[in-house]
Amino acid sequence: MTAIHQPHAQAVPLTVLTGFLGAGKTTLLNRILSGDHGLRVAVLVNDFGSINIDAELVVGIESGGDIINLSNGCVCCNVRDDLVAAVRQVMARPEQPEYILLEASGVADPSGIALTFMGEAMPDRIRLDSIMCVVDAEQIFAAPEMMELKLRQVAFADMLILNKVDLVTPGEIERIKTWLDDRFHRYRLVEASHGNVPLEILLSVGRFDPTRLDGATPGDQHNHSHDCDDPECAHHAHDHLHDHTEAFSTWSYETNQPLSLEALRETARKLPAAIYRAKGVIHSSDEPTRRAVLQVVGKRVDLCLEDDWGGRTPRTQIVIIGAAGSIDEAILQEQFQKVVAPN
Ligand SMILES: Nc1nc2c(ncn2[C@@H]2O[C@H](COP(=O)(O)OP(=O)(O)OP(=O)(O)O)[C@@H](O)[C@H]2O)c(=O)[nH]1
Repeated sequence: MTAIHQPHAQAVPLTVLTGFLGAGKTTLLNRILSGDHGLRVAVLVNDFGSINIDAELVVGIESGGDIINLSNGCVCCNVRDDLVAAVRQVMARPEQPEYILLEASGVADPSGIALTFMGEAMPDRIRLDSIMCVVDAEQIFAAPEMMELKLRQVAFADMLILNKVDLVTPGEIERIKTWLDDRFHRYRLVEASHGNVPLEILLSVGRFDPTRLDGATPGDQHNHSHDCDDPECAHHAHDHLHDHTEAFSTWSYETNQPLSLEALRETARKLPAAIYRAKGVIHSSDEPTRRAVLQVVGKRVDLCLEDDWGGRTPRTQIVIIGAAGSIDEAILQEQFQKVVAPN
């Protein structure tokens, strides 16, 4: 049985949103934040890439809430300390949050996050309420080389949100459920489109089940080698992939020069299959006063115009995440440079 760090009776609940790259975590987060919950919410967003695009895409936080960016790594392992520091930081605020939402990176293994919240370093006024895994109904079987991670994201979740059901047929939904039934004995699942899930089944549900951490099968763990210097490794439930982020490569592109949206769309369509995700805010020549947002999930490309830049200097920032070794920086740099609109 996993040792449990006992939270304070009046502890602030925290929900973790997990799920593979592009599944719809930020969309769900925005749904929650725009919902009628009346809570002062602190938001922690973790992007694996060096630029936190998610922080740009999260809707305005109402009633004195706050957003903290954790970029350039994954909160389940290599930026774990930053996660602890961020939670301490929000808890030290004079106006403490009434709820905390953590959007993990799409490459995160939730078991590492859960262990962090159960560790001594975490303030005892935090209570892990639940881990929600967003599953992309359209892409669940894509990138089979990432299936082990996707399965771990499901296995350690207290509830699954089968998102993007608008993109698949009822038959495909049944196939996914049958596939899950074959692999998991018990799981809760709710179907959703654009993260449209009732708040009451997401917040303050008290579903976090630490016994899931004991259920990890030895087959899906990495080789826990002697040179591991992570003090957490003494923990018997610590069997998530160390440095699993090494399975991914990331690259980012930034420019102040305006881009042609059509050329960008074409370039995004032609990205190699081993690139799982691209996203960014775009300064375009088509509509220089408005932000465009680029979203690429697998082969699906979405490019739309959003709000005005406001007081900010228009600037393009794009992050790309793919399988390790799939990113040829020189080629990508050349391709994206061609997207710069002619003067
Ligand atoms: N058609 C459809 N598109 C969706 C749905 N949910 C999200 N999307 C789109 O999917 C893309 C990725 O959504 P995000 O919410 O950014 O996904 P994410 O899981 O936060 O992505 P990462 O943080 O990069 O892992 C965006 O273009 C969303 O608009 C859905 O239910 N249906």
